[in-house]
Amino acid sequence: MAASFHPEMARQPPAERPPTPPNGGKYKIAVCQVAVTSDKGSNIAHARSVIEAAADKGAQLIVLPEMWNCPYSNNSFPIYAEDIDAGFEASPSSAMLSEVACQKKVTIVGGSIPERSNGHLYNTCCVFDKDGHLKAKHRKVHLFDIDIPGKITFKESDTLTPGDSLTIVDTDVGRIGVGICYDIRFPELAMLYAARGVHIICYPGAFNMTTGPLHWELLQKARAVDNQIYVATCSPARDTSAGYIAWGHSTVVGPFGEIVATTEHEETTIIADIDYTEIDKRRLNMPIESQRRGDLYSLLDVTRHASK
Ligand SMILES: O=C(O)CCC(=O)C(=O)O
Repeated sequence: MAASFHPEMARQPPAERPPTPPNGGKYKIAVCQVAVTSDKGSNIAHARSVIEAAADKGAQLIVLPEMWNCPYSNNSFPIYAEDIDAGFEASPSSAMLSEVACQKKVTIVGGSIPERSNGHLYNTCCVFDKDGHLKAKHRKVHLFDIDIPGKITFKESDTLTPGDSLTIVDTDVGRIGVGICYDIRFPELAMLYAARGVHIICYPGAFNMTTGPLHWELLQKARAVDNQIYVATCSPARDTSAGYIAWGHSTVVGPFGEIVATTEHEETTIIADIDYTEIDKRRLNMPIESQRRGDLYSLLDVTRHASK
């Protein structure tokens, strides 16, 4: 779903209310902090077994990390890229996710993989419903181009093209908004998702050893508490021999900014209960949405200043 941000969207109820989620809005989410190697075939097989195990433990919504089928590097992206639109034969990673979603009857926010499309590469997250249908594809909108001298320099735009649309998808486990890693730094995206009735934003991500300790949890809590929604992040497990060392610490945050579940940096799957009635409760307790002073400020002003 392509959408542009306008402050009115943040102040008004969403044009279309999310369908009432089944099962009273109560689900089990699994965040799979998998170890990633340079062997794509084994990454796919491993992710499959981790998803199966999570489903067997009752998870209904399963989230994978950013770039779970390949090392996180500009050299790897073109080599590991798959043409998702060309069908599952051309995309073994998507084929596996579709199959296992259908086999286990779970919704999968499939982390991200490098996608090749029309001569471009994207950092792309596929969402599958419990019948294995590809419901949405989110191409990372904000590319990770940073330079902190002596600490970390990365320029995704050397190989990747940014996506140009936002992703909101209605599933059996509620209305999900998708962002990938650096996308979490842009509050407007989360605010727009919340204004459109999203229950949970899933951010597959791979923060690093410089920004991870300071910003990872802070940003998740900020997105959750500002918007009174659930936020789930999923990182690869840390591999200290990798060129890019992921911070780990995959987490689920609730609509009051509370940590519902989290972990350290090793490979693990966290399984947590989420309950969307908490969203209504928090909004009733603290009705910030209706208390916003749109007469004094708007995000449109912010973006206008930024582009000067
Ligand atoms: O924002 C950060 O500090 C890390 C972002 C990142 O690693 C990514 O977008 O892949």
